[in-house]
Amino acid sequence: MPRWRQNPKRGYFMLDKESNQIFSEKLRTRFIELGLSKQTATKITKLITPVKIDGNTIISYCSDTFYRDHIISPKIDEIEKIAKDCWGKAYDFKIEGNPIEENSAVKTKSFKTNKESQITLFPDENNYFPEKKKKLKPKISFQEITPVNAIKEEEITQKFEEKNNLPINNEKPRTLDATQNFGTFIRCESNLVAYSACEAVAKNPGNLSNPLFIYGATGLGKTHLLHSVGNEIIQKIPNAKILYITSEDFVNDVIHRGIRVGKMDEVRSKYSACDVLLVDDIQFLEKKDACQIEFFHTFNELYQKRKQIVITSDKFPKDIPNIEERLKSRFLQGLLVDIEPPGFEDRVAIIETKANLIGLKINQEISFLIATHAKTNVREIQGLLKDLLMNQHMTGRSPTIESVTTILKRRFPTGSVESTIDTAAIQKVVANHFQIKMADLMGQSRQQKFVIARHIAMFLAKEMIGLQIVAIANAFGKKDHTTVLHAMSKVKELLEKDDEFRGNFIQVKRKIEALMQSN
Ligand SMILES: Nc1ncnc2c1ncn2[C@@H]1O[C@H](COP(=O)(O)OP(=O)(O)OP(=O)(O)O)[C@@H](O)[C@H]1O
Repeated sequence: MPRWRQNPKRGYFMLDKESNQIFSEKLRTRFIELGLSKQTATKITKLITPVKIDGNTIISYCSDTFYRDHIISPKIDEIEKIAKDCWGKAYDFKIEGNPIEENSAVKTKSFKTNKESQITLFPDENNYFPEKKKKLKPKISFQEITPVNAIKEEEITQKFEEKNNLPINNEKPRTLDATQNFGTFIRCESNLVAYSACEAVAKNPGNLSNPLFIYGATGLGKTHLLHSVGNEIIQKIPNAKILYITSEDFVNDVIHRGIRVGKMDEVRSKYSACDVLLVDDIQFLEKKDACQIEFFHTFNELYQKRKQIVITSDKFPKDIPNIEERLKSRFLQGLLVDIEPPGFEDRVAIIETKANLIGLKINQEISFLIATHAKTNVREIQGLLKDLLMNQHMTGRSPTIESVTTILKRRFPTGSVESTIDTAAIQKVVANHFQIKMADLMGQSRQQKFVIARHIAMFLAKEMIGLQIVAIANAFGKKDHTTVLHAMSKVKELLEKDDEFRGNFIQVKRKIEALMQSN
């Protein structure tokens, strides 16, 4: 049973520290098992610390509406299961906004003018508040969905640069890539938080999370999500002015057109007139002091006008070197979401979906083999599938284990193809996890603990390294492969209905994945 004590100031009952710690730790572990990154799991756990109990309902306050509505609410069932697990009784779990913060927000709001409180999604140019006395008239047209105008403008700049003997900025303005949209983005646990954040921002730009800062290693889909936000908004609001740039484009604009050509006003107008600014790879602003100052002002202006800003980076804001602190703190004030490298199951899903899209015929054994080796990012997976497709065209045959292994060896020449884990490694991890001897795992005993461990090991040998049923039977010293088939169906059945079994299964799988990553 949870222990509660009365909060003398607020009058309601609070969970005591120890009960809270146990509950939080279990929650965090469960969220990690469900595939959330450690950082996100910790954040969510903190956000939903229970604050009071009302009959059978445990209530927590979470003022972050994005996390509350999109990440935590869909997991209420899991949270209630953990509560039951902790305290042996079924509780309802309810997440409410923090009344204290909401009250103060109401108070703060009441100081604002009527005009401010009527702010709409994309205020019309004349409605900007409150600093918008002098209306900026952009002399240039947006590239948004009218690239023709943008190219004309580019030609004019180029002529000017030629005439004045200045280095020419040949960069063409960027356009949104219509193929990179939410529909073509493969959702998996490792990118779910970032995906949901982008979807929420695209539904309600400028109002929910500003700026939205997406960070993560290369090739994991940050740019894809950025385009998806732009494409989604343009679908709903066709005249929205969406500017998609990389931070290098910004540097080019400021240095070439602003400083060299002396048209800084135009550069400022271009940025201040947009409704949505999508900036890719902000880390390339490092060490460019003048550009950082300019970006700081652009950011502030757009932010004050409640224009949506979405930024991507390969690092968490605080870890980007040589970027002004005040810029970092602006980035930190919004919603920060990370994308992690996909886990084994996610990689299999990505491989199968992408292969299907390009007309590459691969069976599950091949997708498991690829997923075992292409571990770092989606770009790497795409490259590999393109190689296989080329091979399929040239030979007229679908990929086989042998042809895929050859291509894998070419792409991963460091010998990692051979050094991947085998059934023995899986057996060892399973035996360690259940704290049983290898002999018991491999033996004939029908003791439940041994049988469960054996079934899991067999199942994972198939799922994670794509071993054939007969090969698994051999590896476990079984003459009859129907034992393996029975293990497969038993595991599937227990995964559906037995929480403890599922917990053990997920933990073992994570341990094997970690081993694969380290190989
Ligand atoms: N979840 C996904 N679903 C579908 N395609 C994806 C996914 N993640 C990445 N991709 C694809 O992988 C490729 C690389 O992704 P993207 O360019 O968005 O990565 P990035 O994180 O921006 O990398 P970088 O930091 O190097 O710019 C793109 O072709 C993208 O469409």
